Amino acid sequence: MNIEALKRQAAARALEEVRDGMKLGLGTGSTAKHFVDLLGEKVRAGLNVVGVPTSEATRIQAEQCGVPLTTLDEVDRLDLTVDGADEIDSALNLIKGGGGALLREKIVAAASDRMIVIADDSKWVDVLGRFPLPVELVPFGLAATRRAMAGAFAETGNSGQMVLRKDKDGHAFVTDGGHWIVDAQLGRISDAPRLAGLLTSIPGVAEHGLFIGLASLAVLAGSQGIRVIERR
Ligand SMILES: O=C(CO)[C@H](O)[C@H](O)COP(=O)(O)O
Repeated sequence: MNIEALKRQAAARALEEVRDGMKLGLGTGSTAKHFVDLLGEKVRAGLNVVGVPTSEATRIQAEQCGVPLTTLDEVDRLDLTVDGADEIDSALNLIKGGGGALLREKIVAAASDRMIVIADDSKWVDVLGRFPLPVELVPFGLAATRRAMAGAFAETGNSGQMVLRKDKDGHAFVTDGGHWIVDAQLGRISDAPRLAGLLTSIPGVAEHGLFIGLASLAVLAGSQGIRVIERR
């Protein structure tokens, strides 16, 4: 089975968790795109939900699919967020931000009672870090922020190159929030929860792609079928 079919299977399984009347966080990326597409089919068939998109790309897609949208200013809490991930470990800690939407994704996930992460099973890892860790930065003071990040890496026994993400024209990639992204090539991240805390405390870091303790369920689709893993 091809990888898009696996992503769609994971999205379809997550859709089974959606109930009428729910307020939903809508993730970003190619896997979340399948979820929004399938959700749109249900909405057109009469399901009553409202969504908060985690990126401009998802907002546009959801509008095209007919999914009614709201904002976190208009609703208090969300019932459920469904989103993809770049890596998932056995504690359901995640690396996210490969698509550059990590800041809004984390705000939405943190405002949700539950987060379900959907993926093909290639995203499942023993240790986070083979996928470069995205860190979203305020452009002002970039070099100082990078030095502080290097300090946080050293303090947690991590090291690696930091690469400013570029767009297809070779300019700095700009997020929906107007920030830049540095991808940190750490290989194997030691003590991800502590590193997450240290990165959060650096002025100039708008957000980082370590999602610790946010996902409550993972739906992984592979050639052997679907695995549903609950956070212990
Ligand atoms: O974090 C993300 C976007 O910021 C995505 O969820 C992550 O990159 C996974 O994307 P895909 O489903 O396309 O593999």
